[in-house]
Amino acid sequence: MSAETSTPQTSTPDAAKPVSAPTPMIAQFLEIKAANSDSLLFYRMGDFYELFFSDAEIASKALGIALTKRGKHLDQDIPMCGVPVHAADDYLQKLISKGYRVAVCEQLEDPAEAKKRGSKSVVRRDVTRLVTPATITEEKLLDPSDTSYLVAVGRVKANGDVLALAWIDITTGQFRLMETDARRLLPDLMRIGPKEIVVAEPVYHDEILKPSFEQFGRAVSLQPAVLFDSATAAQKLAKFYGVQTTDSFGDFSRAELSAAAGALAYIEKTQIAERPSLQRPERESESSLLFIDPATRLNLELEKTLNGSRDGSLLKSIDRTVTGGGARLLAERLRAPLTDCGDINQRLDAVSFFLSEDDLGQKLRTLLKSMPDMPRAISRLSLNRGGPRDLAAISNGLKVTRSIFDVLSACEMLPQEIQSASDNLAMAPDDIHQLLERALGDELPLLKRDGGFVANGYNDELDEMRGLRDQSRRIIAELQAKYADDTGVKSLKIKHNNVLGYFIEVTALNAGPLTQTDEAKGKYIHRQSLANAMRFTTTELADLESKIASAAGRALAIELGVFDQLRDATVAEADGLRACAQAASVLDVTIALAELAGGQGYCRPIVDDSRVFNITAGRHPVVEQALRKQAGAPFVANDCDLSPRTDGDNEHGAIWVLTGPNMGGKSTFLRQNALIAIMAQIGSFVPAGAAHIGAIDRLFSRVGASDDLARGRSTFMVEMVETAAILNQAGPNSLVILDEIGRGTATFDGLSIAWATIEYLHEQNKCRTLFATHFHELTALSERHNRLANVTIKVKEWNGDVIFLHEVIHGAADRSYGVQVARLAGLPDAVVARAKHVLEELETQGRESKTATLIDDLPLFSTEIARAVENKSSKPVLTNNALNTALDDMTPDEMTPMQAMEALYKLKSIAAKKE
Ligand SMILES: Nc1ncnc2c1ncn2[C@@H]1O[C@H](COP(=O)(O)OP(=O)(O)OP(=O)(O)O)[C@@H](O)[C@H]1O
Repeated sequence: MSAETSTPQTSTPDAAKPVSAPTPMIAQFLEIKAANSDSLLFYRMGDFYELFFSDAEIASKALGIALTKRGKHLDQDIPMCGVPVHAADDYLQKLISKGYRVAVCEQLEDPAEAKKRGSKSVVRRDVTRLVTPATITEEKLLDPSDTSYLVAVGRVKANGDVLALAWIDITTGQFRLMETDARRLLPDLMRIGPKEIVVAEPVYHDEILKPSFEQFGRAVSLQPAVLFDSATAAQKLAKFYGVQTTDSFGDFSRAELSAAAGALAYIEKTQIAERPSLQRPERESESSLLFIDPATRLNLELEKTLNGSRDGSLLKSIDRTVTGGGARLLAERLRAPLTDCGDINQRLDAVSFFLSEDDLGQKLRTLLKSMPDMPRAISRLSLNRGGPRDLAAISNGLKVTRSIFDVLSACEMLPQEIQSASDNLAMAPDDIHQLLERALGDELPLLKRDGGFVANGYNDELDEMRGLRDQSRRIIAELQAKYADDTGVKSLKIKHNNVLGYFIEVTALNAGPLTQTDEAKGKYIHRQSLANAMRFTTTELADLESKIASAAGRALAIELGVFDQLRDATVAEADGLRACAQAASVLDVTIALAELAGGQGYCRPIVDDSRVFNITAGRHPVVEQALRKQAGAPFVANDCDLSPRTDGDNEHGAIWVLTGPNMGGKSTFLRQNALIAIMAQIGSFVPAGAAHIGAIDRLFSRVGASDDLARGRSTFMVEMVETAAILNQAGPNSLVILDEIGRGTATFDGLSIAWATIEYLHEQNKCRTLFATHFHELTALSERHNRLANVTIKVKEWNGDVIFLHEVIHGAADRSYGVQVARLAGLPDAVVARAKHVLEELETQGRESKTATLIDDLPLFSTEIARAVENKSSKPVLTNNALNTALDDMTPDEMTPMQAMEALYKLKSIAAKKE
């Protein structure tokens, strides 16, 4: 069952009407479909998966394939469409990407078996697998560089609501758990980046939680609450892992256990008879990770740009990995930067090491390039979906990891991160490698049923059968030569097809010697006449054929048996194999970051427990690379220092108020500093001359404009909601990036909000902040707030044009050059000229003096806060009695719009008199 907004529902025909004597096959279809009503049913019929009724209509549209009919039901034609089994993967992928779930229903017996029960009996069929976004494992359907997490949400209502998440990637076996709460639910889900979320119905419908789930639309699947039962969860976990008790797994909370049970139950439900090999669940601690709120994650375009493309994202710009596992690990690190300086520096040490040991890095990188995706192969093997090439992936993977280990073992001193990777490689199950090397042939088919993958010499009986089969083939060739001689028909051929098996073929003109004499007729038994050819068999040929068939059949059966043994032996070593693969991924990411740092001229950041934020000559990692590609002017590096200024007894981060021209580079500057912080905390070098960052615990940004009309929020409302989240959550170790707060409303409202926001950040949040604005009036705040500094972006005016220098300098901008930018953008000359004129008028009215008055007249922020708190408790009182009386007289429900307007004018005039 999926959330109302999610999976398009499919249905059986007219459920209300009684089904009058459907054919046995349709009756079987309807029964299976009824049990899988929220999925499209792929009903296996021979070499096709057929879809019927509304499933057929939906699938034919979604897949662009022909809709036909097959028989009748309730006097109506039954719509039908089908996809060939060999191409089913492509169709599955299309359907899954469009939000459908698919139930794959297979034939569970040979049609011949069914016939034995009577001519009308149907082949036994049942659903063997539900295909959903997070449970696909086929190589073709997966993006090698993307994780495929299924998240289950657990809730326990004992002492207040406790929420927990369990997330599993069945394609790699990863399994993690953590507690969360209503406020963190969305950020945590965004961090994990699930392909699918399973949640109990009552939890989904909780008013506070629902908006978070709704963000994921069709990816949410509602499940019965019983799957998440925390009381039986530990038992379920123990059963899944085949252990008596889960005590050794760690001490999980009830909510975590509930989430884990939900995730496992869903996997069992979708995989039916098969069981994936999963790592034991590991707990993740929220305090060890940099908190990035959802808006920031999107706006900083970490993994995707705002329009959903990977090109232009930070990940794409910094990814130099060469393996699928490495790419996935880098993406995961980017989603979850660290806060612990020790861990961060350990990663940085490893990157520094490879930067100075370039030859070693290159040698390992060359090896890594041939590293297959072991975790995904293990996953397919454990789900009985693997083929010979998956076994080869394990074998080759172990070969590569062995070579990597040999290279690392020859190094004298390895940094800790690399040493532990090397230690994991040392534990590679070598016997599996030897077994697979011995067992597998050189050229491997994709599917095990095609046979031919077991090496000669591995299994004696197999060799014997193959010999027999190959010998028989030689005998066939000899037989053909003999028949050609006997009949004198040189063009006589012995051929094979699936219908006739082996047969002798001659052209119709040459058929005489095989048909004209009695002796010939007795020997060459006629099988088939075609327009130009005649086909025959002989007793000799038929005997030979059955020998060949049984040898080939026996050979295949032996190979399948060998496959199962190899698979079982491999899956039994899944943990060791995954540890090896993880070690290879760590190496890949580390060497890739060293390659990035070397190639792009990045520096190693100092990351410590201070509250310093001092970047010298920082650059935007994505814009810099884009400019380089365009071979235009290079990126202009800029400093940023938000390090603490002494404030009374404490030291708190500084605020930079950045004013400057449109198109000057304000947004770029803001984002680049946030990105530098993130890069430093994933353990990467950063695009700067030097960088010193006191580890940030929470990163907030309010950049870029977007509305959220689906949730009934205008652009300004979204801006305010995001700003509110920042002001409520940012603490002294946070970094806050705010771009043009207050621009979405009238000038003075906007200015007032921006003004109060800066003061609140300075006095209450006390965090390191970058604040870009076009309200130049705000620069006056630096006079009163000692940790606030004004910076601006330099421009040059030349012949009435503005030249952007993109250089951040201390000071305040006096103007925005908006009109000049508008001209550059191609606004009609008349509009530009008029705008210039209006601007001059406004400027002569002296806005600056107004601000000066403002700063003098406004009480200190702390006084305002005290007043706000006081006022919150007391009811607002209207002091104007005439207004009160007029208001009392009005009954808005009874008024027409016109009367309401008039009433408003009346109130205004009363108020004006009183003033
Ligand atoms: N430091 C820099 N060096 C070189 N080019 C830059 C730099 N910073 C920004 N740019 C270029 O200037 C363009 C405008 O930058 P940005 O969007 O950051 O300006 P802005 O000041 O935020 O503009 P607006 O106020 O109109 O939103 C960018 O597309 C980028 O290519």
